[in-house]
Amino acid sequence: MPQGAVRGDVVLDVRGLVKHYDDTPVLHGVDLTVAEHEVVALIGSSGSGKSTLLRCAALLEEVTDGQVLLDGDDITDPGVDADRVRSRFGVVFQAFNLFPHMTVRQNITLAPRVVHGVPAGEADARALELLERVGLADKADAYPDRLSGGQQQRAAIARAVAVEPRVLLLDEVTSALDPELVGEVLALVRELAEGGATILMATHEMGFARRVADHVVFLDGGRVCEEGPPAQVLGEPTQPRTQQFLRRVVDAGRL
Ligand SMILES: Nc1ncnc2c1ncn2[C@@H]1O[C@H](COP(=O)(O)OP(=O)(O)OP(=O)(O)O)[C@@H](O)[C@H]1O
Repeated sequence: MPQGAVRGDVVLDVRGLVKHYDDTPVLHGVDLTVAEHEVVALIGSSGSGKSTLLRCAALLEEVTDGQVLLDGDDITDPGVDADRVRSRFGVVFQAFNLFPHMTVRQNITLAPRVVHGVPAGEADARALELLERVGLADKADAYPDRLSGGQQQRAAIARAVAVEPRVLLLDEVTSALDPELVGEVLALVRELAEGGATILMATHEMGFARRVADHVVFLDGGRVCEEGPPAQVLGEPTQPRTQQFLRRVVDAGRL
Protein backbone atom coordinates (compact mmCIF):
# COMPACT_ATOMS: atom_id res chain seq x y z
CA MET A 1 0.00 0.00 0.00
CA PRO A 2 1.46 3.45 -0.79
CA GLN A 3 2.65 5.10 2.42
CA GLY A 4 0.04 7.57 3.70
CA ALA A 5 -2.85 5.93 1.79
CA VAL A 6 -6.23 5.47 3.47
CA ARG A 7 -6.39 2.15 5.34
CA GLY A 8 -8.44 -0.63 3.78
CA ASP A 9 -10.54 -3.29 5.48
CA VAL A 10 -9.04 -4.68 8.66
CA VAL A 11 -7.76 -8.23 8.11
CA LEU A 12 -6.12 -8.91 11.47
CA ASP A 13 -7.54 -7.34 14.61
CA VAL A 14 -5.78 -8.03 17.91
CA ARG A 15 -7.82 -6.86 20.89
CA GLY A 16 -6.62 -6.68 24.46
CA LEU A 17 -4.21 -9.57 23.95
CA VAL A 18 -2.78 -10.89 27.21
CA LYS A 19 -0.18 -13.65 27.34
CA HIS A 20 1.33 -15.21 30.44
CA TYR A 21 4.01 -17.88 30.48
CA ASP A 22 3.16 -19.73 33.67
CA ASP A 23 2.54 -16.79 35.97
CA THR A 24 4.79 -14.35 34.14
CA PRO A 25 2.95 -11.77 32.06
CA VAL A 26 4.58 -11.08 28.70
CA LEU A 27 1.81 -9.24 26.85
CA HIS A 28 -0.37 -6.90 28.87
CA GLY A 29 -3.39 -6.19 26.70
CA VAL A 30 -2.12 -5.41 23.21
CA ASP A 31 -4.39 -3.83 20.59
CA LEU A 32 -3.20 -3.82 16.99
CA THR A 33 -4.77 -3.96 13.54
CA VAL A 34 -3.45 -4.83 10.12
CA ALA A 35 -5.51 -3.71 7.15
CA GLU A 36 -5.67 -5.32 3.72
CA HIS A 37 -2.47 -4.78 1.66
CA GLU A 38 -0.84 -3.05 4.60
CA VAL A 39 2.62 -3.63 6.04
CA VAL A 40 2.76 -3.18 9.81
CA ALA A 41 6.20 -3.22 11.42
CA LEU A 42 6.46 -4.31 15.00
CA ILE A 43 9.53 -2.85 16.67
CA GLY A 44 10.89 -2.97 20.21
CA SER A 45 13.76 -4.16 22.33
CA SER A 46 14.67 -7.79 22.67
CA GLY A 47 12.17 -9.41 25.02
CA SER A 48 9.43 -6.81 24.48
CA GLY A 49 7.07 -9.52 23.23
CA LYS A 50 7.15 -9.18 19.44
CA SER A 51 7.57 -12.90 18.68
CA THR A 52 5.03 -13.83 21.33
CA LEU A 53 2.52 -11.49 19.75
CA LEU A 54 3.06 -13.00 16.29
CA ARG A 55 2.84 -16.54 17.62
CA CYS A 56 -0.36 -15.78 19.57
CA ALA A 57 -1.91 -14.09 16.51
CA ALA A 58 -1.30 -17.23 14.42
CA LEU A 59 -2.58 -19.52 17.21
CA LEU A 60 0.85 -21.07 17.64
CA GLU A 61 0.59 -20.14 21.32
CA GLU A 62 -2.36 -20.26 23.62
CA VAL A 63 -3.76 -16.81 24.32
CA THR A 64 -4.29 -16.04 28.03
CA ASP A 65 -6.91 -13.36 27.45
CA GLY A 66 -8.19 -11.04 24.75
CA GLN A 67 -9.20 -11.77 21.18
CA VAL A 68 -7.73 -12.11 17.74
CA LEU A 69 -10.07 -11.55 14.81
CA LEU A 70 -9.22 -12.62 11.28
CA ASP A 71 -11.51 -11.05 8.68
CA GLY A 72 -13.89 -10.30 11.53
CA ASP A 73 -14.03 -13.87 12.88
CA ASP A 74 -12.86 -14.46 16.44
CA ILE A 75 -10.16 -17.09 15.91
CA THR A 76 -9.47 -17.31 19.66
CA ASP A 77 -12.95 -18.66 20.26
CA PRO A 78 -12.54 -22.17 21.72
CA GLY A 79 -14.96 -23.53 19.11
CA VAL A 80 -12.77 -22.72 16.10
CA ASP A 81 -10.83 -25.28 14.12
CA ALA A 82 -7.32 -24.07 15.04
CA ASP A 83 -5.56 -26.05 12.28
CA ARG A 84 -7.80 -24.50 9.66
CA VAL A 85 -7.17 -21.04 11.08
CA ARG A 86 -3.40 -21.58 11.15
CA SER A 87 -3.45 -22.52 7.49
CA ARG A 88 -4.66 -18.99 6.67
CA PHE A 89 -1.40 -17.50 7.95
CA GLY A 90 1.99 -17.62 6.31
CA VAL A 91 4.64 -17.57 9.01
CA VAL A 92 8.40 -17.19 8.65
CA PHE A 93 10.65 -17.25 11.69
CA GLN A 94 14.13 -15.86 12.23
CA ALA A 95 15.87 -19.21 12.12
CA PHE A 96 15.44 -20.99 8.83
CA ASN A 97 12.75 -23.53 9.36
CA LEU A 98 12.75 -25.47 6.14
CA PHE A 99 12.32 -29.21 6.56
CA PRO A 100 15.89 -30.49 6.11
CA HIS A 101 14.94 -33.88 4.67
CA MET A 102 12.90 -32.37 1.82
CA THR A 103 14.04 -30.53 -1.28
CA VAL A 104 13.15 -26.87 -1.65
CA ARG A 105 10.36 -27.79 -4.07
CA GLN A 106 8.96 -30.41 -1.65
CA ASN A 107 9.09 -27.88 1.20
CA ILE A 108 6.99 -25.48 -0.83
CA THR A 109 4.41 -27.95 -2.15
CA LEU A 110 3.79 -29.76 1.15
CA ALA A 111 1.19 -27.46 2.73
CA PRO A 112 -0.67 -26.64 -0.49
CA ARG A 113 -1.02 -30.39 -1.19
CA VAL A 114 -1.59 -31.76 2.29
CA VAL A 115 -3.41 -28.93 4.03
CA HIS A 116 -5.19 -27.23 1.14
CA GLY A 117 -5.76 -30.23 -1.16
CA VAL A 118 -4.13 -28.65 -4.21
CA PRO A 119 -3.41 -31.33 -6.86
CA ALA A 120 0.30 -32.25 -6.98
CA GLY A 121 0.88 -30.99 -10.54
CA GLU A 122 -0.68 -27.64 -9.77
CA ALA A 123 1.23 -27.26 -6.50
CA ASP A 124 4.43 -28.10 -8.33
CA ALA A 125 3.83 -25.58 -11.10
CA ARG A 126 3.06 -22.89 -8.55
CA ALA A 127 6.18 -23.77 -6.53
CA LEU A 128 8.36 -23.39 -9.61
CA GLU A 129 6.70 -20.06 -10.40
CA LEU A 130 7.39 -18.88 -6.85
CA LEU A 131 10.98 -20.09 -6.95
CA GLU A 132 11.44 -18.15 -10.16
CA ARG A 133 10.07 -15.08 -8.44
CA VAL A 134 12.41 -15.39 -5.46
CA GLY A 135 15.38 -16.10 -7.72
CA LEU A 136 15.81 -19.76 -6.75
CA ALA A 137 14.53 -21.60 -9.81
CA ASP A 138 17.84 -23.48 -10.07
CA LYS A 139 17.56 -24.70 -6.45
CA ALA A 140 14.19 -26.43 -6.74
CA ASP A 141 15.64 -29.89 -6.25
CA ALA A 142 18.36 -28.98 -3.78
CA TYR A 143 18.18 -29.78 -0.09
CA PRO A 144 18.20 -26.81 2.32
CA ASP A 145 21.75 -27.49 3.57
CA ARG A 146 23.03 -26.72 0.07
CA LEU A 147 21.59 -23.20 0.21
CA SER A 148 23.05 -20.05 1.76
CA GLY A 149 21.19 -18.53 4.72
CA GLY A 150 19.69 -15.86 2.48
CA GLN A 151 18.57 -18.45 -0.06
CA GLN A 152 17.05 -20.60 2.68
CA GLN A 153 15.14 -17.64 4.02
CA ARG A 154 13.89 -16.72 0.54
CA ALA A 155 12.75 -20.33 0.11
CA ALA A 156 11.01 -20.16 3.51
CA ILE A 157 9.21 -17.01 2.40
CA ALA A 158 8.21 -18.70 -0.88
CA ARG A 159 6.85 -21.59 1.19
CA ALA A 160 4.81 -19.22 3.36
CA VAL A 161 3.44 -17.42 0.29
CA ALA A 162 2.58 -20.71 -1.47
CA VAL A 163 -0.52 -21.20 0.70
CA GLU A 164 -1.84 -17.77 -0.39
CA PRO A 165 -2.17 -16.62 3.19
CA ARG A 166 -4.48 -13.84 4.33
CA VAL A 167 -1.62 -12.43 6.40
CA LEU A 168 2.11 -13.00 6.26
CA LEU A 169 3.72 -12.96 9.70
CA LEU A 170 7.46 -12.37 9.46
CA ASP A 171 9.43 -12.72 12.65
CA GLU A 172 12.80 -11.02 12.28
CA VAL A 173 13.46 -12.89 9.09
CA THR A 174 16.89 -11.33 8.61
CA SER A 175 18.30 -11.43 12.13
CA ALA A 176 20.05 -14.78 11.73
CA LEU A 177 21.67 -13.77 8.44
CA ASP A 178 25.16 -12.54 7.70
CA PRO A 179 24.97 -8.82 6.92
CA GLU A 180 25.69 -9.29 3.22
CA LEU A 181 22.65 -11.58 2.87
CA VAL A 182 20.16 -9.30 4.61
CA GLY A 183 19.54 -7.14 1.53
CA GLU A 184 18.37 -9.97 -0.71
CA VAL A 185 15.73 -11.06 1.81
CA LEU A 186 14.54 -7.52 2.51
CA ALA A 187 14.27 -6.91 -1.25
CA LEU A 188 11.97 -9.90 -1.49
CA VAL A 189 9.80 -8.70 1.40
CA ARG A 190 9.61 -5.30 -0.25
CA GLU A 191 8.53 -6.89 -3.52
CA LEU A 192 5.78 -8.83 -1.74
CA ALA A 193 4.65 -5.62 -0.01
CA GLU A 194 4.55 -3.78 -3.32
CA GLY A 195 2.61 -6.68 -4.80
CA GLY A 196 -0.15 -6.09 -2.25
CA ALA A 197 0.59 -8.68 0.45
CA THR A 198 -0.79 -8.05 3.93
CA ILE A 199 2.16 -8.26 6.29
CA LEU A 200 2.81 -8.02 10.02
CA MET A 201 6.55 -8.13 10.62
CA ALA A 202 8.68 -7.97 13.72
CA THR A 203 11.94 -6.34 12.73
CA HIS A 204 15.12 -4.79 14.01
CA GLU A 205 15.71 -3.25 10.57
CA MET A 206 14.52 0.28 11.27
CA GLY A 207 15.62 1.68 7.91
CA PHE A 208 13.57 -0.99 6.20
CA ALA A 209 10.55 -0.31 8.43
CA ARG A 210 10.83 3.36 7.58
CA ARG A 211 10.92 2.74 3.82
CA VAL A 212 8.43 -0.09 3.50
CA ALA A 213 5.95 -0.11 6.43
CA ASP A 214 2.64 1.73 6.32
CA HIS A 215 2.35 1.67 10.08
CA VAL A 216 4.84 1.12 12.89
CA VAL A 217 3.99 -0.23 16.33
CA PHE A 218 6.54 0.18 19.12
CA LEU A 219 6.16 -2.51 21.76
CA ASP A 220 7.71 -1.89 25.14
CA GLY A 221 7.53 -4.41 27.96
CA GLY A 222 4.55 -6.16 26.39
CA ARG A 223 2.56 -2.96 25.82
CA VAL A 224 2.04 -0.79 22.77
CA CYS A 225 3.87 2.37 23.74
CA GLU A 226 3.53 4.31 20.51
CA GLU A 227 2.23 3.67 17.00
CA GLY A 228 1.65 5.57 13.79
CA PRO A 229 3.15 6.26 10.38
CA PRO A 230 6.88 5.44 10.13
CA ALA A 231 7.86 9.08 9.66
CA GLN A 232 6.20 9.94 12.96
CA VAL A 233 7.16 6.98 15.15
CA LEU A 234 10.70 6.67 13.79
CA GLY A 235 11.27 10.32 12.91
CA GLU A 236 9.43 12.31 15.58
CA PRO A 237 8.51 9.95 18.40
CA THR A 238 6.53 11.53 21.20
CA GLN A 239 7.06 8.94 23.95
CA PRO A 240 10.27 9.02 26.01
CA ARG A 241 10.57 5.20 25.81
CA THR A 242 10.41 5.32 22.00
CA GLN A 243 12.97 8.11 21.92
CA GLN A 244 15.27 6.13 24.19
CA PHE A 245 14.88 2.96 22.09
CA LEU A 246 15.60 4.83 18.87
CA ARG A 247 18.65 6.52 20.34
CA ARG A 248 20.04 3.07 21.11
CA VAL A 249 19.21 1.95 17.57
CA VAL A 250 20.97 4.98 16.12
CA ASP A 251 24.00 4.33 18.34
CA ALA A 252 24.08 0.77 17.03
CA GLY A 253 24.03 2.15 13.46
CA ARG A 254 20.66 0.59 12.56
CA LEU A 255 18.75 3.73 11.56
N1 LIG B 1 8.10 -20.30 25.76
C1 LIG B 1 8.38 -19.35 26.65
N2 LIG B 1 8.34 -19.62 27.98
C2 LIG B 1 8.59 -18.67 28.91
N3 LIG B 1 8.91 -17.39 28.61
C3 LIG B 1 8.96 -17.06 27.31
C4 LIG B 1 8.71 -18.01 26.26
N4 LIG B 1 8.84 -17.38 25.07
C5 LIG B 1 9.18 -16.09 25.36
N5 LIG B 1 9.24 -15.90 26.69
C6 LIG B 1 9.56 -14.63 27.37
O1 LIG B 1 8.64 -13.66 26.91
C7 LIG B 1 9.28 -12.40 26.76
C8 LIG B 1 9.06 -11.89 25.35
O2 LIG B 1 9.78 -12.73 24.45
P1 LIG B 1 9.67 -12.55 22.88
O3 LIG B 1 10.49 -13.62 22.25
O4 LIG B 1 8.24 -12.46 22.49
O5 LIG B 1 10.37 -11.11 22.68
P2 LIG B 1 10.88 -10.42 21.36
O6 LIG B 1 10.47 -8.99 21.45
O7 LIG B 1 10.40 -11.16 20.15
O8 LIG B 1 12.45 -10.54 21.49
P3 LIG B 1 13.59 -10.67 20.35
O9 LIG B 1 13.62 -9.35 19.65
O10 LIG B 1 14.84 -10.95 21.14
O11 LIG B 1 13.21 -11.81 19.45
C9 LIG B 1 10.73 -12.61 27.12
O12 LIG B 1 10.91 -12.20 28.46
C10 LIG B 1 10.92 -14.10 27.00
O13 LIG B 1 11.90 -14.56 27.89
